[in-house]
Order: sequence, then structure tokens, then C-alpha cells
Amino acid sequence: MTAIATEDLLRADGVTVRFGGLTALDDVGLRVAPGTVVGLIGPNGAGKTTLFNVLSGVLRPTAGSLTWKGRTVSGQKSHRLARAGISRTFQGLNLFHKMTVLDNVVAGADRLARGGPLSLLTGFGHHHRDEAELRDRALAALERFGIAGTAHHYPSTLPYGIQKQVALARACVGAPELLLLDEPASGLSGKQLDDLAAQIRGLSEDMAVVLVEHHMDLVMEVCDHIVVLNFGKVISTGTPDEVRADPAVMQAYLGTAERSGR
Ligand SMILES: Nc1ncnc2c1ncn2[C@@H]1O[C@H](COP(=O)(O)OP(=O)(O)OP(=O)(O)O)[C@@H](O)[C@H]1O
Repeated sequence: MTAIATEDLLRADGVTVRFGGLTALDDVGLRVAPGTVVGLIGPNGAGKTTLFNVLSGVLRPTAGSLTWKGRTVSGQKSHRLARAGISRTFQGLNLFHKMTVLDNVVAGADRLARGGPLSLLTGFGHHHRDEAELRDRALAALERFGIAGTAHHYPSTLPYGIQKQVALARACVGAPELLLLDEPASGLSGKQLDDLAAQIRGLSEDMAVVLVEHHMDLVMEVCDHIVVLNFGKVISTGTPDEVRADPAVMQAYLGTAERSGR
């Protein structure tokens, strides 16, 4: 590990990902300062999910580096990054459907277990005090997200909007310093979207947030800074107003609409 002086919580430099002959990300850089909400946008296939997978350790980039709180963490696996304080949600929610809501959220608190990561799930290094404390934490998280009444239900029996809140509670219960949100607005509408915007701003008081999202109103409302990808390259960065006014961004989205005949 190399320590460097930085005010960024997370920093990605020169990230390139190739899948065979396809370059999904090409020399991409990203910086996330503590307490900020960073939006990652771009047309379908731009590389947003691929970058998320790199930032959360799911995917090892072909080239480039990742720095967390001034230390290089390139190539570290997702459980190590989660333990370090980087948490994420998934487009498909990835809830454990054979576990209750409460147990799903307890699993998210694993990084705080004294017995070490995965001790609660595997029983290895299991600590009874851990279990009681982490259940209390999980219950508090369910209350914070307004879904305490669902604690003993199974996720698949709940409406989609509530399942999304369970996934969010699971991602936040371990007190991460960075939360990666993958399309949190998908499948939501009306008041749910307003509530989500308020929720993201509220979360950013405790942690930095990086948001992949197609819902532009939400992105423009909650983000401090936006990075725009197209065909794997960063084509624009700036405040919501700067990005909105950038002709390159409009062209990227128009180009996509023209290609799909919209
Ligand atoms: N595992 C993979 N193997 C091969 N190609 C992949 C793989 N994952 C992604 N790609 C390709 O990489 C490019 C970027 O995909 P990615 O899913 O990151 O885009 P995206 O911006 O998240 O798109 P969307 O908004 O539709 O979710 C696409 O051309 C995609 O087909």
C-alpha cells in the first residue's frame, strides 16, 4: 500500500476495463470528497455499472488505480472494500429471500462484528455479544428507514418500494463512509421519488454517496457533482448546472435517442 496526501475519500485514476475486444471503460478518473453526492450518468452501455463494479471491488480493472483515504486499494476484493467502509446497493437488490428482513439487515452490519467479516453468516469466530448488538443496530436501521414493522417478514412478500428500502437499510447499517447506489429510483414514481431525494440528502450528512441513475430530475436535485460517461469515456464533469449546459452531454443523449429511433 502506498500512502499519498489527498482530501478525497475515494479516487479512481486511469481506470480501463476491457472485455475481450470491447473497451467498456477507457482511462476514467473519478474523485469523491467526504460528504458529497456524486452522480454518474450516461446513456445505456456507457460504462456506469462497470465503473461501479470496479469501485466496489467486484471487477478488477485492466489498468488504473483506486485510492481509498489516501491508500491504494487497487485489486482488493469487494469484502475487503466493504470492511474498509465502501458499501453498495445493486440494481437487482440482491436480497436474501430465505432470510427475514431483519436478518438481511444484520448481514449488512457484518463489517462491525468483532468475530470478523462473515462471522455472523458462517458462525466462524461467532460472538454472542456481536449478534445482540448487531440485531439492535439492524432494528435501529429499519426504524430509521421507516420499515421496522417488516422486520420479521420475508423480502419477497413485500412491495418493491419496501424491498428497496430494505436493501438501503442493509447497505447503511454498517455505517459506511461511502455508499454506492445503483439506480435507486428505478421502479419508483411520484412521492416515492421525492422521498428518495430527501433520503439521499439525509444520508450524505453521514457518508459520501455515488449514484448511478437514469432519472435526471433526481440526479440534478441531489448531486453536488456529476460525471458523464459515454462509450466508456468521461465526456463531461461539473455541477448539475454545468453538466446540463454542456453541449457534449446533450449530444450524447441525442445520439442515443437517434440510434434507437426515439
Ligand atoms: N461482463 C461483460 N462482458 C462483456 N461485455 C460487458 C460485460 N459487462 C458489460 N459489458 C459491456 O460493457 C459496456 C458497458 O456496460 P455497462 O453495463 O457498464 O453500461 P451502463 O452504463 O451501466 O449501461 P446501463 O445504463 O444500460 O445499465 C456495454 O457495451 C456492455 O455490453
